[in-house]
Amino acid sequence: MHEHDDNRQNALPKVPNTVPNTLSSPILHAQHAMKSLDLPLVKTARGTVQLPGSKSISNRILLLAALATGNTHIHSLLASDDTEHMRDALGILGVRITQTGANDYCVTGSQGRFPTQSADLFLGNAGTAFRPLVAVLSLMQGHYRLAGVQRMHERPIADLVDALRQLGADITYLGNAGFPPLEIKPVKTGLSQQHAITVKSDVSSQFLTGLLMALPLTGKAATITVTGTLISQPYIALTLAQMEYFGVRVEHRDWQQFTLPARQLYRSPGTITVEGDASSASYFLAAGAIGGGPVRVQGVGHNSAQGDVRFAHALEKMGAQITYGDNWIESRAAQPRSSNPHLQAIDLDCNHIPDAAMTLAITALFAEGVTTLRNIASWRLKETDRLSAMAHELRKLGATVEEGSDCLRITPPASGLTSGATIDTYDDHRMAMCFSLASLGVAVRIHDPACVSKTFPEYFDEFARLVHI
Ligand SMILES: O=C(O)C1=C[C@@H](OP(=O)(O)O)[C@@H](O)[C@H](O)C1
Ligand SMILES: C=C(OP(=O)(O)O)C(=O)O
Repeated sequence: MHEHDDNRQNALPKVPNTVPNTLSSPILHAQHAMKSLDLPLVKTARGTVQLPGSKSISNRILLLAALATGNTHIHSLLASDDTEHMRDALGILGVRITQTGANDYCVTGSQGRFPTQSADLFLGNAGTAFRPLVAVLSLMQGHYRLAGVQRMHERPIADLVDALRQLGADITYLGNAGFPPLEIKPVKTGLSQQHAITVKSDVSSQFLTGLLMALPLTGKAATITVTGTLISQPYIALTLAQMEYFGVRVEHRDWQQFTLPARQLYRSPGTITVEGDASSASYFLAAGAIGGGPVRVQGVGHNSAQGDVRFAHALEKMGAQITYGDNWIESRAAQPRSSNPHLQAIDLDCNHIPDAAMTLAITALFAEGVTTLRNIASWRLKETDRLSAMAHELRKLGATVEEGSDCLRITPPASGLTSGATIDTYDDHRMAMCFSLASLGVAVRIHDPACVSKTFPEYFDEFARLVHI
């Protein structure tokens, strides 16, 4: 196995460093290596942000390009921990990936079979790398071990393994049953000829995504039936859209049954540009709604393939003004910032936007009334138990928070946010990014700001450029 020191998880509160109370970008940058970051109270947010590439699209495209026939030129790939884990893993598997520009790569496809038939892979806490790679490697008839950070070893994978075992895959749990790390061995008698399988999809949609991406490798027709309720459905639509770019069409019946015709092989589309990350966009759009705006995010627009663009609809329901272009979205407060609070609470089923919904929890602090976010049980199984972490940290800012098994009810404090709170981030990039928005109401200290490197290493620099004291 590869050795990595990236083993942070659910970080316990740390002793904060004393850092200057400033938001000038170079100083923020210097603080990334520090244990905490002090954000002063800022009054407004205004400007334009060029979004980094989408994590979900980047990792899908890397894998599909690696499996395809031909060279794929990828532009605007996300540079972050999660995509680095995917790139490193594919490199170890013998796939040639050449960097051709700052965020541009050329991937030489391996025509459905990775050159390296035996490897140990370390995938950090990247669900979009771990789950699809387990599925693909299970059909490669090689010998592989896949591991991650401790938190990845606490994130369930049994539903995917159970589905792959229906195909005859030989997968062993190396630690606790149902969780990574895993070992995949070749199947001496060959994989099963039976290609009607079921997959339970109420814990993570990434299991179904992995199966969908892997099954064309068999060359046989296949049917996947979803059991349990499919969660995070827009990510499945995203998977099908990316597969189609690579020449593989999947029919589906109401997102419950998926049919893959025989002999569909992945073919490189030639050149592909990754859209900006819609989940990362949510922090800036919320900043525009809370801090007056206008804030424009560039890189995603009204016809984006990513489900999290629908975060903008939720902001609109809260009273923000949203405008769209082909490749941008802009938010602003409907009324002047001085007429606080200018946003209203919402009651929303957030199953379709599990990541961006976290941003709504912070936006709720600036809205009038009680915000209820429903159908978000999956939060408990992500980078940390996000339901409990979010409730705990929101209370530090004075909010009253009811934490249900799959929902959160947030009442902002009647007499303003509590100043000077130290926010723990639990090695969860989204906790750090979300809570930066609290600085539009009070000064806050963010512990371990560097955890944003999972999906957005430059986040605090971009945030600093946008907000004004
Ligand atoms: O397929 C994807 O790209 C993702 C699916 C979602 O996970 P779940 O399906 O586990 O909700 C989401 O939270 C994750 O950040 C990315
Ligand atoms: C849940 C997330 O990541 P992962 O892809 O590891 O599931 C996330 O980015 O919010």
